[in-house]
Amino acid sequence: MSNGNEPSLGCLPVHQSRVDSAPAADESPGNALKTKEWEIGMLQDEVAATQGIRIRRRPPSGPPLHYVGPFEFRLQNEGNTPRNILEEIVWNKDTEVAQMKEKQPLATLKKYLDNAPPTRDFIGALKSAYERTGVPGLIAEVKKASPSRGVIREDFDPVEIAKAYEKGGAACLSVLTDEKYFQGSFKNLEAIRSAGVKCPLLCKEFIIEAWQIYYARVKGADAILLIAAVLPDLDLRYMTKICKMLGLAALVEVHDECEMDRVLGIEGIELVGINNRNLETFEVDIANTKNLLEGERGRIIHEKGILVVGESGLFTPADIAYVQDAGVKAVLVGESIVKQSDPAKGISGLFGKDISL
Ligand SMILES: O=P(O)(O)OC[C@@H](O)[C@@H](O)c1c[nH]c2ccccc12
Repeated sequence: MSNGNEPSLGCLPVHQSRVDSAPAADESPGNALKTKEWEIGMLQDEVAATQGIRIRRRPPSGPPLHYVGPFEFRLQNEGNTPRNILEEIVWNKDTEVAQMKEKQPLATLKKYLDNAPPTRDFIGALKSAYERTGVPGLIAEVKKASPSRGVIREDFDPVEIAKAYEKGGAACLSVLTDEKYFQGSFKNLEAIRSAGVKCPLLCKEFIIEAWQIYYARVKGADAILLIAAVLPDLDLRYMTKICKMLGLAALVEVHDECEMDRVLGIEGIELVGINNRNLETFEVDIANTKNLLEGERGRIIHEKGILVVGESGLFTPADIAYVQDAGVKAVLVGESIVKQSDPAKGISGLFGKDISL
């Protein structure tokens, strides 16, 4: 580690690399704010790293060009290249959210909230589906494409798919809203909500800022996703509180033991998703759900009354039975049902029976 005086091997002090290329420092208030935001981002990454979070919130070597902090170093080799797809998505989201926020600041969103229709009970819908059918409650995902699979469904009509899912017995729906990597949109979410679909809706987004939670609520979400691989404990605590305040459910997603243990240490989390897909490598293994529910962890989850959702890579009735045996009472499924010409039939195929009755 560098003490700030000696650059460590492979590093260049930022001000040194800037000397030849940077324009004169811009002292305007707007730029000062951007610099401050960048500094806070760097601190967030440091805190996150102590919690085992590998995803960095922002490019490490990219302070605004006018930045003149003496102790910052630009990594020569790593530069501004994200280390994996999740990191790339998060870096892109950071820029996207900054632009969206400029158009609709929080104060504006809060005004819309006064007229927003009430939220529907996401967790309640999953529990009653489980009780009614004896199989895990289904969160059916309206998903056109993904970075790992490319386009999953060409003739994609989100409202039609949502209605077919509801008819097929889905308890809740998940609507991808990320445009760049999943070809989703908030328009889809709004359209499904206003088409009169009664299933509660999960806004499937990469949330890195509280502003996005308000935005999701305004656009008709009943639940949002919080990814533990991206969000440090403090964010998870703060964001789950905001959700409660707004009447939204928070699905907190984990992929490994470390993330599960962090989440189990946070009060007030009621819904945990175990993603069988590693968002850094795309590897899928449904045994992940089983592994994370074994032993002490399973006991704590039971004690706390947390509802667990098995996520990703579920294709057959045997897959559903496997995660149900492991202890999940809900599943989140996209690919296997969205690619069927009739997604309602896709659902009965997935469960090996009609769950709409
Ligand atoms: O299409 P699948 O393999 O059935 O997976 C659905 C869902 O679990 C997956 O889309 C997902 C789980 N967590 C995410 C986080 C972001 C984007 C997508 C996801």
